Amino acid sequence: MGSVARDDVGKEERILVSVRVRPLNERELERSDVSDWECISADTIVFKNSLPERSMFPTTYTFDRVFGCERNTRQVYEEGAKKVSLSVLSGVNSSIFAYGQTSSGKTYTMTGITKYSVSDIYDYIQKHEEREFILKLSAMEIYNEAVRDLLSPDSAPLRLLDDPEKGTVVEKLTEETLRDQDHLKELLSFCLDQRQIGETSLNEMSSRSHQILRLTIESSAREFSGMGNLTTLAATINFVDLAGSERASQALTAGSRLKEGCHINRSLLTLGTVIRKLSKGRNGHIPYRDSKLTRILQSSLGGNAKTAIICTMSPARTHIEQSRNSLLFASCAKEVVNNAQVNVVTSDKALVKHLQRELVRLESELRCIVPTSTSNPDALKEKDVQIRRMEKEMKELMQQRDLAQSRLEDLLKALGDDQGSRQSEELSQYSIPRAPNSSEDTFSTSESSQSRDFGNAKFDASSGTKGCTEPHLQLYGKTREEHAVSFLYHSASTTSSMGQEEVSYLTSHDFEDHYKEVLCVEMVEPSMNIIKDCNLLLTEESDSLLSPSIRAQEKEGKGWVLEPSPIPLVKISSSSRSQALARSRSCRATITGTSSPWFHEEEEDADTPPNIFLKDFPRRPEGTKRTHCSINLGAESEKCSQDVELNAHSRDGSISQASEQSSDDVLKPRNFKSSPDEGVTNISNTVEGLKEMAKMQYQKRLADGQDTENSTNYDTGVTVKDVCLEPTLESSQSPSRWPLEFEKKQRDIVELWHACSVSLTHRSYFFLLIKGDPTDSFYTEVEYRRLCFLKNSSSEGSVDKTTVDADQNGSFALSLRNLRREREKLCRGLNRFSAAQRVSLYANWGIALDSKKRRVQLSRRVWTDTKDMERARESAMLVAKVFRFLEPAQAPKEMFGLSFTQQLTSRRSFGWRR
Ligand SMILES: Nc1ncnc2c1ncn2[C@@H]1O[C@H](COP(=O)(O)OP(=O)(O)OP(=O)(O)O)[C@@H](O)[C@H]1O
Repeated sequence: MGSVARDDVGKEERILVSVRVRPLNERELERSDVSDWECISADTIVFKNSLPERSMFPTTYTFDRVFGCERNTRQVYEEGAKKVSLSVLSGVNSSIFAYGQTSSGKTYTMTGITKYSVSDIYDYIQKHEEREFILKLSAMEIYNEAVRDLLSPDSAPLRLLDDPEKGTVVEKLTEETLRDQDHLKELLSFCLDQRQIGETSLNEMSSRSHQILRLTIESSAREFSGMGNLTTLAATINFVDLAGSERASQALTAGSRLKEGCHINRSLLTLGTVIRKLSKGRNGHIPYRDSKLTRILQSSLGGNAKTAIICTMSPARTHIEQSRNSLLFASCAKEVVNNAQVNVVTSDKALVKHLQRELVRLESELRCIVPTSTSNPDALKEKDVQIRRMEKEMKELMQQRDLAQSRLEDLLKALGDDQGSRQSEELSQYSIPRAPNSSEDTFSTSESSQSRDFGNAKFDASSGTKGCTEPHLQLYGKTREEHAVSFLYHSASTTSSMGQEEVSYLTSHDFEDHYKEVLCVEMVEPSMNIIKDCNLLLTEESDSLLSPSIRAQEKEGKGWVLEPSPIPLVKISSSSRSQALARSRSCRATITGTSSPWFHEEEEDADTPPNIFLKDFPRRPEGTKRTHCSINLGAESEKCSQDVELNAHSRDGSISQASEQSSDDVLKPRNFKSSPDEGVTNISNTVEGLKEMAKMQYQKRLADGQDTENSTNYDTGVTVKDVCLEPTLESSQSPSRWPLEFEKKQRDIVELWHACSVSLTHRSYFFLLIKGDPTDSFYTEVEYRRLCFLKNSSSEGSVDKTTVDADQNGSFALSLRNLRREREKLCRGLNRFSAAQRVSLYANWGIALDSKKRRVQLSRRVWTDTKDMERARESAMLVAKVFRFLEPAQAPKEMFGLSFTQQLTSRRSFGWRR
């Protein structure tokens, strides 16, 4: 027991690379081939014969281990694979590859490694009766770039599907639950029979396909089984026997053998490229998608898995080129860093309980923040800090909820027809519209393979265990049943009785029987820049700037068409199928990064087959409630609340309606920078301004002696409002009226942007993000008011001169100047488009192709038509394209600083850091 490898998991870890040299075989001996290689120590192999023509090649190679021909497979396993292999018992994904030239001994080695691993795994299981184990096997081969199920007699090729969270999954892949070791052996021999074997001049029994045997192991403490708080470790191990690289001339292949050889070499080439690129760090595009092999094994290559590679080689001089190639491959592989995590599955009940506890804790912490001496500035400051911390934690909690929400949709889909009745109806109000499946690469829950659903959480390595004991969980922003979290959150925020009611509702359903959460455990914070490799690429969307059809698609509400990184989402992601527990680091990039090339054409790899899946902007489903607290900005609006959510609670945790108050003086923040032209960065100023307004309001109330117990608890003026009310209903009275209202507000805002010379960047971000969801009412309202305020302050001089920055007028001048610069930049940026694209753009924007300075004309037209919303949309898209905005997931509405909705950032490490 002990820790699950705080020592050996939880940090970046290099791939374990060994080289095995087989003895000269009969054919080689017959033709008096000589052995050129010698293992001179446990980790070094040298080229013995210094042929003059070879002098430019290195003669000495060092790896983690080298095995000469006198070493047997047991030794190879013990020293070169065992550690990696058995980590699967600790909930860590692992993979063992055999790589090498044809006839170099890959199958020979891998068969032994699999046998010894399985035997050790069953040994372990026998010795740990306190835990219950479930083992499952799936097996596939990739033959001529087609994936086949080796556990099924049906040889129809299987599709690969991309799941944003689980990565690449093989559709309809059989997964057999194992009864015992004999059953496993039986299945393995069945696989062997199924595998494509052919004779070449180098190997009578040459494997013509890549074989992946995948064993999934789940384990949980028997002590807790049936108690509802079950936590399970779940991980997979892949035994990968690659097809051998070969030279047609040497292998004397022709016809179908030759074709096989081409496919084999091509996928091995991709594997080599992936390894080579990874060995140089994770910068740039990694072409996982260029072959099925690398797609399927992506997480084992620089991702969430421990990996061992055994390179096999023949010592014969005739194979020197191939042997060197293998050694070069091994040398690159040595540099590749993985980041394995412990994958923990928790039952819904356990998850719910945990979340409930967290919510209660947060609530009680909030209650403790009683303003004892509001006149004491130090106390106020301290409370301010406390509140901000609270805000952060609450926000994280809400992020959990939103993530859960997205998971719920999967769940609903899975429940689909079976449980389409009442339960579905009740839950569906929380579901998020899902992107339609568009291609083979689009993940379809209902059709996908037979394994179980998992979610994620974060694992506290310090209390992890070696072997398979229950780890101490630290949930990280992850839950599957959004409604559970949502209910919990609401309930914890309001009344505990309601919470219990909702929890019992949840548990009364049999979700736990069907679904589990894999808590993908992060052992350490990754130190690498997880941002770089994110390849969330807008595919057709780039062209949609030019193409009306894509605009139409956008219009139809399909959202943005994004191409996910070939690298799947990571870390905290909820992975539902067993093998998909792995996450690659670059996906985390997708999540947390700030430099993801949303429209970054340059990073697209033309060779990589596109894999499009449709993804909506993060949206809150209609009808879901949002928990929020608010700042009262004043009583200007009759129908829309002016609440700015700051995620604070009243000190007694109760709902308290912000008192309406005359706002004139509230709208006079001392430091409110009203310059509208500073683009997105200025938004934080705006928000600061809004907070400042609230603060002033509060201070005024203090001065007026109006500070009542119920009205506020926060020195920055947060007036605690109903933490459970649906903001939309509150702000717009009726949800049905909201779309119309939004449309009108949007038009007004577009006019005001123009009038206030607001930055193009800001306009575009706002326009693209705020699309009229019910929860957007806040953003819309605040933006509208902000702009009105700016407009008034500039044109009418209505703002109190003592409270507005002295350089107000200067600010507006600056706005204009900056706007001009932005247009110039836009004009330059249009160079990014190809000539053909530009022509299409000009045509679309009504610019004569024979006119002069067309780019200047275009840049001047962008965001000038304030009446035509379609034009506004095109403007936004064009700016987004040229300025390379963040992709939507990374450009949450919170960028407007108001924190109304949760950033659907990622499956990554936001969470419950205490
Ligand atoms: N270390 C070894 N000791 C003894 N014999 C070996 C060793 N490695 C391989 N062989 C023998 O060499 C032959 C080829 O091995 P194997 O089929 O494993 O090669 P391979 O790399 O998988 O080839 P291919 O890529 O063509 O499938 C087999 O007959 C095998 O028994």
